[in-house]
Amino acid sequence: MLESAAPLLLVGAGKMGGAMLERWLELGLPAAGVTIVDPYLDEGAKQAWSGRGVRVEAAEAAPPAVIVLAVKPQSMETVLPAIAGRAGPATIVISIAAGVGLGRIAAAFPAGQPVVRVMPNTPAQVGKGMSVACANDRLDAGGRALVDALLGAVGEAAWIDDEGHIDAVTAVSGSGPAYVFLLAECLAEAGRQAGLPAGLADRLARQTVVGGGALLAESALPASKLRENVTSPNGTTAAALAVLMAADGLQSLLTKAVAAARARSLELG
Ligand SMILES: NC(=O)C1=CN([C@@H]2O[C@H](COP(=O)(O)OP(=O)(O)OC[C@H]3O[C@@H](n4cnc5c(N)ncnc54)[C@H](O)[C@@H]3O)[C@@H](O)[C@H]2O)C=CC1
Ligand SMILES: O=C(O)[C@@H]1CCC=N1
Repeated sequence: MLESAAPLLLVGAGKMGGAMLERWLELGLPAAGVTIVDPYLDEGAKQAWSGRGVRVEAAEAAPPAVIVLAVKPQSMETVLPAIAGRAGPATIVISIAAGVGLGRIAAAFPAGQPVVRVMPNTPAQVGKGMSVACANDRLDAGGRALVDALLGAVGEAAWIDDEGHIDAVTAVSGSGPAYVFLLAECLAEAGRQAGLPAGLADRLARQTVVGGGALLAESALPASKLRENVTSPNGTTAAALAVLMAADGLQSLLTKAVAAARARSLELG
């Protein structure tokens, strides 16, 4: 099914767009059917993509099946009018930009353009992403299946009807990997402060996050039960959780963090 996404035009081959493209190419999107538009790519990146058979900054012979807009929200103002003319009536326009609404994207294209707003995350790079998609009413069943194939190639995909949820989605799963990496950083630092050598503390923290994530992925148990399985009555974990689960603990911090990210997503629109 990925072959049907070609020709594909990727606008912005940075961290997120580039990660998704990598995975799509690995899983069968034909490189010869991909064009990248990104005027700020450095020479090394341009050569790397060209070396894999992807066309960089070339004009298409025919309108693409899919355009993926993967530029910063702040670049959308200039990118949308510059790219709109490259779409055909059936081209599916996918935007992964935080904050930028379906209506604003659709308004840059002729009436009737199928437009999908997607919030992916960087674990897409290893096929473990979480993407949430929301489409306008011009996306037909075939188009939806094509978008599903693209998103399924980079991990799990969920569709929502209410675009109003996407700012909270962005705050939870779009930005979420950063919270997990911060947890690994903070756990390592706490280990150093408890007297462990730096390298050992890093290794313990990293593998604990990796192992916890893998157990979560493979187990049918809810996270709360997996947590309870670590926690002996009156033991060491219970002592730590009394701190983390206090009124001003992790829940309160994450609730504030997600609210801040959601508010920023709303501002970026
Ligand atoms: N990094 C992440 O974890 C996630 C990012 N996103 C969204 O993805 C989008 C891109 O973010 P990143 O990849 O992190 O940023 P990035 O800065 O790594 O990539 C943006 C790319 O757009 C290119 N670009 C800038 N102006 C352009 C133009 N006029 N035409 C074509 N290309 C242009 C830049 O050279 C760069 O390569 C943002 O809208 C962000 O909200 C969504 C989910 C997760
Ligand atoms: O930080 C950002 O704005 C983007 C959107 C979600 C993850 N990164």
